[in-house]
Amino acid sequence: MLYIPNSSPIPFEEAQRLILSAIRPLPVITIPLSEALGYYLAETVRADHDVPMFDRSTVDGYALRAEDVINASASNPVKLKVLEEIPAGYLPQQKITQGTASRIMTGAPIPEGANAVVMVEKTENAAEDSESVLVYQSVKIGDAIAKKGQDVEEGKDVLTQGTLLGPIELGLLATFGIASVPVYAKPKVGILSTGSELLNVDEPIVPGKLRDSNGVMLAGQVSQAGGEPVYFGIAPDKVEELEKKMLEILQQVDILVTSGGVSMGEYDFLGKVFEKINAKVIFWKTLARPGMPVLCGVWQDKPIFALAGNPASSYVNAHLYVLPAIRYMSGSKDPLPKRVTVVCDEAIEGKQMPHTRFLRGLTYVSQTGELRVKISKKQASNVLSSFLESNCLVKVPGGKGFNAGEKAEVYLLGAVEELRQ
Ligand SMILES: Nc1nc2c(c(=O)[nH]1)N[C@H]1C(S)=C(S)[C@@H](COP(=O)(O)OP(=O)(O)OC[C@H]3O[C@@H](n4cnc5c(N)ncnc54)[C@H](O)[C@@H]3O)O[C@H]1N2
Ligand code: MOO
Ligand SMILES: [Mg+2]
Repeated sequence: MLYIPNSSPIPFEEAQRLILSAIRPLPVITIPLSEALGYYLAETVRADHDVPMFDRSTVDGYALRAEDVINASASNPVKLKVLEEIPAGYLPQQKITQGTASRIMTGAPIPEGANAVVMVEKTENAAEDSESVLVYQSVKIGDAIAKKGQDVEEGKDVLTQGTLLGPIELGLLATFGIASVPVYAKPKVGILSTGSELLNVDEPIVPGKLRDSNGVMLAGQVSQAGGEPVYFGIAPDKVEELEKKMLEILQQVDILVTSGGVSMGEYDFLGKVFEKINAKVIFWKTLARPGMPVLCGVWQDKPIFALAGNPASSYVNAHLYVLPAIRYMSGSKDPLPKRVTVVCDEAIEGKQMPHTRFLRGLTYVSQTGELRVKISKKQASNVLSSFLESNCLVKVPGGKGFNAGEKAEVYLLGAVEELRQ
């Protein structure tokens, strides 16, 4: 008997909001800096010293007093006495006074008394006097000096809690000696494909059946969002087996994602299973296509996403609902998918239905530098291959269409760097 959860279709934005309000970030763990790429920082890091820690030279040259070389030029070199050599990593021993300079390397501390550095290319050793240098260029006070605190000032926040750690962030943490980093744990995401018609990827094809393509696709999406996917194979359309398998998986993961079995068919049992395992339904069905019949709930604080089985529906459901949940549980403060506004190349017809449509499209940078979008040819929920020529989902609100040249909002599926054609 078909079981219909007590829930009516809701707008997809409402679905996203309900999910995020039902879950929490995972506990904080401390991990080595070298393993922290892709994690979200759990504590704000404050600068406990200036960077640079001292005024330092930005070139290889001579530290001097700008006033001593005010009249220096190619035809009128100024001769200065060289006091010492200051390599990076060493402290100067001598004070610069009128008529003197010290040879200095990039990154070395500026000696007391100096207020500028002239590049070595603008100087020459005095032929008759190895302890002197000829300066062929005037410099201004402050030239070629990186001031203490120029990069980061002591006491300022370097990185705030909730920041995603990329290569730059890791570099800054290293600068401040943070060898162990407090981050939020990453969710383990169980993936279960449901459907008695499904074959394992390595099985020979059988008439009427098809291979499970959702499993590996969803695992890929989970990985890209920073979650840890665990594939639990295929379960047939049988309530008891689904119930047993899902409870087993839920003991081991933070999030459970299934695909298939959420619509109106005689063998669509996910709603029934939610009831059997005592999962609380957050919503069933959204006013958005593809993926309209998606069912979402929580079991002992763990979210369960029962995605619509059609491959394009599963993909879009995961992008809109599962990946934001992964990012939120991983500590992100901005977990929703990235959107940009683009100009439509051609008209998009309006449809008389309340559903928002997410159309596959190709966003590209035009020759005039404008972000534009072309709609892909095939949009059916069972078609996966048209994503190959797409890099975004164009949001078409219910009942609305777009004229050519009108602006639309798109959800990016690839990096913005890849949009140039
Ligand atoms: N009477 C109605 N029928 C349908 C409705 C409806 O409102 N009333 N909704 C349609 C919509 S929209 C969608 S989307 C699908 C959702 O179907 P289910 O979530 O119940 O998924 P299944 O019936 O199990 O499978 C649908 C389709 O997808 C294929 N599939 C499933 N799992 C996989 C997998 N892991 N890998 C590859 N392909 C898979 C499955 O074989 C079916 O062809 O319902 C419509 N029907
Ligand atoms: O909502 Mo279904 O995913 O259109 O085909
Ligand atoms: Mg079905």
